[in-house]
Amino acid sequence: MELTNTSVLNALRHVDDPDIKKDLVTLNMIQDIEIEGNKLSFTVMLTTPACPLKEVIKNDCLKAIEEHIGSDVEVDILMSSHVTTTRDNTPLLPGVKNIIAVASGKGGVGKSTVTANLAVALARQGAKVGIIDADIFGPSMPTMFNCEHEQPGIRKEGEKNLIIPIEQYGIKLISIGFLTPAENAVVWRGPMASSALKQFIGDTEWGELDYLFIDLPPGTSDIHLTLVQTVPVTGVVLVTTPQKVALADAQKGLNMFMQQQINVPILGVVENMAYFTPEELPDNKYHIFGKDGGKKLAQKHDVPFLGEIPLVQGIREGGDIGYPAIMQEGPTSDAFMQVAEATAQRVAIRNAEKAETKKVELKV
Ligand SMILES: Nc1ncnc2c1ncn2[C@@H]1O[C@H](COP(=O)(O)OP(=O)(O)OP(=O)(O)O)[C@@H](O)[C@H]1O
Repeated sequence: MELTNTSVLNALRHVDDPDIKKDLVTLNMIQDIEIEGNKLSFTVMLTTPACPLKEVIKNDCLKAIEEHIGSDVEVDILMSSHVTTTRDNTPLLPGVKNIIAVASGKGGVGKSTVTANLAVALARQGAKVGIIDADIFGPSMPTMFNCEHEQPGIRKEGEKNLIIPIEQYGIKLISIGFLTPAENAVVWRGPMASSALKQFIGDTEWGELDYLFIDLPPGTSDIHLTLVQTVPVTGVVLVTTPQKVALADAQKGLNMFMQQQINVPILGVVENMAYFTPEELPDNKYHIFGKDGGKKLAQKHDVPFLGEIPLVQGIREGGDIGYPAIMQEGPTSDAFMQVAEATAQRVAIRNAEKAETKKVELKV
């Protein structure tokens, strides 16, 4: 078959995006086709830089060109990405493509640890990422990002004072912990906490972001309601540990977001502290909190399971010194990277399949 733009597109119509289950040409993912003699180059525009199926898609493209055009074509494929969004013309957070709430039922299950590591993982893959630490009961992001003593700047824009987020490890970050010493955080209950969250959303200079994570307080609270009433949330990541008492609370968290009046898509469940593993013996796994609790919870509610993170001393140490574990190579960072990729993949699928989430209008 002759090598032309049309024959290339026809060949690539045989390659499906394995998640969205439509072909790459229909999805407008093939760009910049260039042909010179028997040399062909083109770009595949993925829906996230953290696409776990990058290699599968690339190989499928190579196979399709060989099968439908010929084996003598020299093919050079550039894998690039453009993160998708369903958000459109919203006055709040106009440059933010996806808002991901991270929730848990119980406290202390590692919600902030997972948020910090997922955010850094996606930034390392090339995404633009921010975090709002809305955990008023225990704002831990300043510690986890080693910026406890930093103060966000303020920029005047007309009548408005805009907060400038702190930047650390490529992440834009704002926390209730920057506004009040951690030991006073408990006074930020109720309306004050809600108005602080609104300020973080409405009066902060976020610029362009692919993913903005919101680290919520544990359980279900006014802050959760404020969030879903203020902006359309793309989806929720629910973090749980595998034991029965944590799962019972996690279920309440899921129910809150899934109930009809709120109806925020669940991107999936992360099982943290899934098993203990000594760093020097990574093949030894001890299921001290039980096995597969998070996976079973996801199955029961028919929501995706995003993966498991082991209980490892280095994760706690990384949190305490403000150097997220994902930044050190090894099985722990691989586990976080897999969960980050699964989350980004779920965002892309959600954006392909569902319309923008509706902001919640609750009548009281
Ligand atoms: N997989 C893990 N392995 C080892 N330690 C962990 C792991 N996940 C979290 N931790 C540690 O457990 C503690 C609690 O974690 P974290 O603050 O992330 O929980 P949380 O659910 O956000 O808590 P909160 O209820 O305050 O919101 C921290 O010291 C953290 O470093």
